[in-house]
Amino acid sequence: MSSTEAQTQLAQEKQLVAATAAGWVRDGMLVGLGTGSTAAPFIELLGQRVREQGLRIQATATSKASDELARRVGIPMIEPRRGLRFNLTVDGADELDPQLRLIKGGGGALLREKVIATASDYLLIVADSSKAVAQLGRFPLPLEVVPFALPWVLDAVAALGGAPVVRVNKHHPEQLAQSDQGNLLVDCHFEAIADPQGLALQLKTIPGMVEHGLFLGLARAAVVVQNGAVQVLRAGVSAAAASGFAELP
Ligand SMILES: O=C[C@H](O)[C@H](O)[C@H](O)COP(=O)(O)O
Repeated sequence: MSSTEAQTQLAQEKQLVAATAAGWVRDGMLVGLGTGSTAAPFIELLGQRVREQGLRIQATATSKASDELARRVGIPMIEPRRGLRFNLTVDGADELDPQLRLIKGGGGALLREKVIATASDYLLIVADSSKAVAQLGRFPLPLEVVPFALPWVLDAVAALGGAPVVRVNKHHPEQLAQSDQGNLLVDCHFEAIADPQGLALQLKTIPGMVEHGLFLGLARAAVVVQNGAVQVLRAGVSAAAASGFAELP
């Protein structure tokens, strides 16, 4: 398969999992909207349901880009407020392992994504067939870092064995990439993360490291493509055993 064909196939898979997830949303829900190339078709399809089927929902997005897209497709948006909890958040992932532990932040939205995921009763991941891995870490682990702290964060991450690379702006490579909060992004090349929980605890001790892209114990289910078919995975449950759609609580 050529690389163009592979990209086309992944784009089709993103549409498929996005459509499946859009079918999970019900009237009256407060919905968290993820970020990235898999969350985007979900937002578009959800907007279509709002416009064409009169689906009544309210949503908050995990990035400025997703917020703009959601408003454009007609989803009613609400601002963060105390006590706000989301019935369902749908988001992408850069890697997911069999326990549905995730690496996220390839698009730089990890901080808001973790805030919304933590404020959600149900985090549903949507992912094409390239995302499932046996062990996390091949995808570089993103960190959001306060600019002043950058040199010391780089030292600390290097000491943990995760060769750090400061992310550049993909449209302006002479500039550093910035998160929606104006912070910097550092991609840490661990290659294999044997103990995600231990690493997460160590990263949290680094001053100026605002958030890391390890999402542990947050995802309740994932809609993925495996062997050419859409599958629903749940933490610790095989695809075969999880056949059918996990019911929302
Ligand atoms: O910061 C971005 C997010 O964590 C994305 O959800 C993640 O990078 C996956 O994005 P995509 O669906 O484009 O692969």
